[in-house]
Amino acid sequence: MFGFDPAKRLGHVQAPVRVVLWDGRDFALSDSPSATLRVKHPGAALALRRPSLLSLAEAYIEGDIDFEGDIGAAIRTAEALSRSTGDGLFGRSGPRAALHTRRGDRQAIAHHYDVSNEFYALWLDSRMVYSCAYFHSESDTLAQAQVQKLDHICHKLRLEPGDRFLDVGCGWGALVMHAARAYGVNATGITLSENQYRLANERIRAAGLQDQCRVLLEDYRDHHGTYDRVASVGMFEHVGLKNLPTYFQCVRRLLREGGAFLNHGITTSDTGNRSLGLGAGEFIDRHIFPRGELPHLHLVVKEMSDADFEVHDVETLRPHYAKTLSHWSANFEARLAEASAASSERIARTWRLYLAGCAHAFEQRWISIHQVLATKETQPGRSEMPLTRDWMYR
Ligand SMILES: C[S@@+](CC[C@H](N)C(=O)[O-])C[C@H]1O[C@@H](n2cnc3c(N)ncnc32)[C@H](O)[C@@H]1O
Repeated sequence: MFGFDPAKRLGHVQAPVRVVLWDGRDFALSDSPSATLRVKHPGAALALRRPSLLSLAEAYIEGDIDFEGDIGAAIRTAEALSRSTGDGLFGRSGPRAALHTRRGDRQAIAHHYDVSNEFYALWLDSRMVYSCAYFHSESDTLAQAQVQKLDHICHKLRLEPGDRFLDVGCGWGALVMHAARAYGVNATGITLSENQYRLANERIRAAGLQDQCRVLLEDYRDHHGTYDRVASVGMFEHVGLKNLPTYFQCVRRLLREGGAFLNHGITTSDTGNRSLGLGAGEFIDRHIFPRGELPHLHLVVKEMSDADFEVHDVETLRPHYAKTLSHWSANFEARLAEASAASSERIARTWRLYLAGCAHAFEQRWISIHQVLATKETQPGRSEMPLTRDWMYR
């Protein structure tokens, strides 16, 4: 059928799985497979004709193929199959650089974040921090590592009681609440997600922090105010390459002279800023983060410098995000049935691939993550930054 025999196609691929076809044919792609990939009907074999991370993911999401066993093995298999086509890790064309309107961005955010709060609570830590954690040791729990990340950001920004602090893209409010409670700042967060906005404000009220802390439903382009310190954590991936100048100028406008800004976000390892190839970029764009785009670190530093920030410090957190995602993926695997009930089977299948796939992408160094610390200087001479970085690690 279809003039294509999957057994022949797969014959040359090395991967940690056993493939079982609809007609009972069964073959292992390595000596000790740790997962089973089931191709459920002849039509499903089409996903294997010219396999990519997108075609395989969509066949799994639609239930045309299935697997049993270790999700990591399934992801490694999907990569091996996609690479067997000879395609490269990054697309041939340049960066996508989509237009990012306020309306389009709001819809994209709703697609991802408004699945349901119960769904995210199943696999995030109890504060619902949805960004890379900071592990001091291999055995730290996810919850510990998330608080350590919040503190790492607050230390880098040298938060002081009474500081006016803004968190751009504040999620469910963990950082604004922590900064208000532990550092005594007056904290404002903005998000585009209605679900996050509602739950964050409920949590602020329940903690009695409403005089010190607020979360607004607002686009970063529409926010006004003057702040001593600004953080943006896991948000600028949504901004788009074309909009990076606007984004950094908006943040600069919100800072007082001498104020500090920490931008924490995912970067690509491709210096040409191209989207991921092998179908990975298309999978993320179509099913996970519509219109998300990743710059290389050099572009982040360039755009921040063009917006007249003085960049002081860059830290790579890539191993921390691989570990964070492994925790999220393990939590998700353990609560798959509940995740399906809190969303739909289709969404649960999609997120399952996304979490394990992103852990793999960070592990493999396809993507990375950087914290970039900068200040707004308008005069020549010394900034408010200490001479050494000792303060960061006290
Ligand atoms: C990955 S979440 C990170 C949340 C939070 N910073 C954390 O670490 O848990 C990205 C956040 O960016 C927000 N966001 C994305 N685009 C935005 C925009 N144009 N204006 C304001 N917030 C935005 C989303 O609503 C979401 O809260």
